[in-house]
Formats: sequence, structure tokens, C-alpha cells
Amino acid sequence: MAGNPPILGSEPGVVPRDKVYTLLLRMPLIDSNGDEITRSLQLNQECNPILTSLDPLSPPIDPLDVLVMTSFSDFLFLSDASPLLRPSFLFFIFSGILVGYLFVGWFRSRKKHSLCPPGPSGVPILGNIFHMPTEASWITFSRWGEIWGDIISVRVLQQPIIILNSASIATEMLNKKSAIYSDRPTMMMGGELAGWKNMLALTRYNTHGDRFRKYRRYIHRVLGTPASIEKYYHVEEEETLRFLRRVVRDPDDVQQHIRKSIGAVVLKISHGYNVQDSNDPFVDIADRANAQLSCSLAPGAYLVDLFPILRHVPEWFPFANFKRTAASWANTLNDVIDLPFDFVKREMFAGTAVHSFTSDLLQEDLDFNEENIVKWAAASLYSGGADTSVSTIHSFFLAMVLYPEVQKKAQAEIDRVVGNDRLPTYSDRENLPYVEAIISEVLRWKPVAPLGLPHRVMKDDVHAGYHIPKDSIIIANIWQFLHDPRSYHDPEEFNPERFLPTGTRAPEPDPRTVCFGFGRRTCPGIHLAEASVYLFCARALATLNISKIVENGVVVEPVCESTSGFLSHPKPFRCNITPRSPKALGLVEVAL
Ligand code: HEM
Repeated sequence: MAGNPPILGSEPGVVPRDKVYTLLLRMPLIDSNGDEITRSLQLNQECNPILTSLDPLSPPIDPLDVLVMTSFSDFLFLSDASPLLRPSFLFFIFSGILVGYLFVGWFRSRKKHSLCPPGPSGVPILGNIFHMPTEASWITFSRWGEIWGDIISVRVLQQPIIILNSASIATEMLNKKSAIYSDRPTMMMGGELAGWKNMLALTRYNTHGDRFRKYRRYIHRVLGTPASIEKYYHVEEEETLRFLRRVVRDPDDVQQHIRKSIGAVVLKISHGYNVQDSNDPFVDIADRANAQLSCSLAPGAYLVDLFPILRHVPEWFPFANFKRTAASWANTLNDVIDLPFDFVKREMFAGTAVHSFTSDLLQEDLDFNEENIVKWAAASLYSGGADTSVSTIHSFFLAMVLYPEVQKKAQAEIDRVVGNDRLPTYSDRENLPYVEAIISEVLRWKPVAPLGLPHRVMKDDVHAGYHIPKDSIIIANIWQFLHDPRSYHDPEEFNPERFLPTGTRAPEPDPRTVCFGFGRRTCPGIHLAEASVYLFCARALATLNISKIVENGVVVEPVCESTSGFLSHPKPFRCNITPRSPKALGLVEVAL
């Protein structure tokens, strides 16, 4: 090979096709004297590397001397001018490396895996990848429980996953040993590429423990006890009233009305922001961001979550749509983080800010880092609080359509305790045990997060005699805990009575011990969620009749299914909603 061939990318037009291909190295190669040897690497037709020194007079360098210093990822491919650089070739090299990597991982993990909990047997290297359900995983995991027991292990590629099918095992493991079970796995698509990793729900406990504790401390100060929620009761009361009014005027879009009102409650608490009646920019963008997060967390939706190495694929690469999607999600996320925060700062500057999570914390003398933590903690409230309570309240409406006798009983209790001259308030709650039992039953019947959020164990552990390898993902099958016939009689049935003790029967377990998660990751919004769900349900029962639609004399059965994402919602269903009486309508229409 004569002379110095041009470096691809700098002069792509003069590349001698099919003769020699030059790749730029991401890092220059340095010899033992610290001198730079070369910035490029060439491949001859047989793909053998030729390294040309920076000094044109010195002979070519033996690649064996220096190639060990590089790795595949150190090469920056600059041209598609040659067959070697075409996507098919890159794909071939890439696949080879991937298979090698997986094989070594599989070989190493094989022995340890034999001590893990039982589970469906997988295939070499890929493990149980083909067993993993993509729809309603909680049902499949429950069925596996019937075969392999309460603690199951599977492996997806090299990733061990432990599935818990018993509430007591989850409590023993995730609550009692929370010091090692509180991390989250890396979520490559949503967390790393789109940037959600800074939200509390995805924050790593292992590597970002300080940040995690600050988030939790700040949120605890504002929402940590039932008493701390009391100062937001007026917000809940106003929003439930707006909600009822919207439902009475437009009963066909109840889910949208719930979403808007719950969004308004959370934004008021997190940023002191008053939501507009329609097309509110903050609610719209936050809902879009939440939908994107939910999409990114759906198991198996993105290959990059299974093959994290794919994150290095450049955006222009064929099949790299996920990179472009992640970039667009990152933009939505930036808006959701920055816009409401900037709003608070503007209001504070103008002296018109009202009390809120963000404005209260910004009163303190915070440095840039602390301010950033407040900003993300406030956004974490919205992302954690909006969709969850919406799903629970929507499930309540579904239950009332399907179980009219339950509705009548609750209305009778409200009429007896509250009367019909006013709406129920928080002070009535302790005198409304049947309404309280309905709320417990909704939380049990259709849990919002059927598999919670995944935990990750930070150390090797032994639990119930099984080896739980460090870095395993732990999935608590909350749906199964709440539908376990060992704890709940006739679990598919919506039956609030199960929570009311009789002379001969103790109440069944309170779903709150599991439906809000475990250990140091337990939902920090539990008291706010409880307050919202209670008031929305009690006031809806006091003022509305919710029933099946009758069309041409035929009763239309509502759809009674749930969506499959990591947050599960009732699928859209039709129902008939009317004011209970002219007096109830008057209470709803009262001026705010
Ligand atoms: C019915 C309503 C709700 C349910 C059933 C629910 C359930 C859950 C569950 C299961 C988790 C995961 C816990 C774990 O990893 O073990 C969680 C986390 C979380 N929830 Fe809730 N939640 C609800 C409402 C709320 C509300 C109203 C807020 C805030 C205003 C909120 C904020 C959060 C946050 C920030 C996390 C992440 C905590 C962390 O990772 O440390 N949630 N929730």
C-alpha cells in the first residue's frame, strides 16, 4: 500500500473504494513514551488492520502492539462509502460481539442460577425471554405461582428476575430488608435515554442515595402525614365540586373529568398553579409526559432495555428509531420539569406566589443543586400522583355501575350520617365505614400498579433458603397479593363487606399494606391519594346515580377490563350518570 490514504470523513469523495478503509479512532493511540502514534486505523481487503504512524517516514506499526489498547467502542465510523461500513456489516460485527457477551454472561450465571428460586426453565443465553408476557403480566405470574410457588425466578438474557407471589414474602423481603432491596434497576429507554432517571420513582438508591433521601425528605415534609394534608383540604373540596359539575354537564367523559380535576389538585399542591378549565398547557404536557413514561416502562417494549449496549447506536443508524423517540420524549420531559417551575419563580418574583411545595421550599436559601432537587421533586409529585388516583377513582365508577346494591347501601349511609343539605367532608369520614370499605375494595379489586415498581437488590442475599443474586430485579405481584384466595374470599367479586368485621368474622387484610408498595420506596403520596379518593367517591355517591346504559330497552353491559401498562386503568366503559335529586343538583351547582 503506497502513501498515506485519506482519512474517511475528511475527504469522503477520494476514498479508494474496495481497497483500503480508514476508520478514525475515538481516542488517539499513544505509545509507551506517551507520544501519539496514530489517529486512524485502516483495514485492508481482508479486514486486517494496518496502522500508519503519524510520522510518514516511519514504518507501519504492528497492530498487535497497540490494538489491545482499543475496543470496538473506540472506533468512530465515519463513512458508508465502502461495503465494510455498510449497516449490514456493522450489524454483523455488532451481533457477533453481542452473542459473545451474552454467552460469557450465561456461562458465568448458570451455576449460581441453580440455587435461585424455581421457575420456568429457559433456553441457553436467552433465558426466559420468550416466556415473558407482554400483556397483563400479573395474571401470567400468578399462574406461574400455581406451578412454582410464591417465589419464582426467571432470567432474561443475563438479568435475574425474582417474582414474588405472596404478600408475606414481599413484606419479609422488601420491608424488613429494605436496606438492600430499595434500589431500582436501570431503565435504559425511559430512565437513561429519555431522562426520567432523575424522577424520584426511577432514582437509583445505590448510586444516588443522597438525592433520593432529599427527594423523600422534602415530599415527606409536605405530604408525609394525614395531618400535613389537612392544609390542602380546601383544594380537594373545590376540585371535587368542579369535577361533579363537569360530570353533570357532560356525563359521557367521566375519565377525562377525573384526570383534569386530579391534575388540578396535584399541580396546585406542587406548584400553586390554577388549572384552566380547558386545554390547560401544563396539564396537557404533563399528561403527555406521563403517557410517554408509561410507554417506556412497558415490559419488552424497547429492545434497548434488554440490550443496553444498543444505547451506543447513533441516532442516524437504521432501526435506531428508539433513539429519535427518546430524544423527543426528553424534550417533553424538559418542558414538564421547567415550565411549572419557571412559573413559580416568576410568581415569587412578582410577589404573587401562593403556598405550594415548590414556593415553600424556594423560600429557603438554596444553592443551584438544591434548587434542581426541588424542581425534580415537584415534578415527581405530578408524575406519581396524577395517573394513579385517576385510575382508582375511575375504577370506583366502574364498580358502582356493576354493583348497584353496593351503591345504594353507601348512599343510604351518607344520607343517614351527612343528610342531603350538604356535601360530605373530611370530618364525616370516620362515620362512614361503608364508604371507607368501598375505597378499600376499589384499591384491592383493581390495583393501579399491579406489579408495583421494580426493586433491585444491591447485594447477594439468601431468602427462604434461596439464593437471590445481587442486581436481581424484584417484582412484587401486588395484583396476586390482592386476589390471593388464601387472604380474600371470592377475590374477583367486588365486596366491601369483606373489610367490615362481624361477630363471627374478622376483616380481610387491608390492601393498603401492599398496594402502595414496600420499604423505603413505599409511595410517598399515600395520604394525598387517600384524601382525594375518599372525597371524590363520597361526594359522587352523595350526588350522583351511576348505572348501566339502557338502549332500546336493552341493558348495555360495561366493558370490565384493565389496560396492561405498568399503571393499569379500566378500559373505557359506558355508563349513565344523573344527579340523584334536584337538591343534589343544587349542591353541585353552588357557586365556587
Ligand atoms: C391510589 C393512588 C396511588 C397508588 C395505588 C400508588 C402506588 C404506588 C406504588 C405501588 C409505588 C411503588 C412503590 C415501590 O416501589 O415499592 C408508588 C411510588 C410512588 N408514588 Fe404512588 N401511588 C398512588 C398515589 C400517589 C400520589 C397521589 C403521589 C404524589 C402526589 C404519588 C407519588 C409517588 C412517588 C413519587 C413514587 C416513587 C417513590 C420512590 O420511588 O421512592 N403516588 N406509588
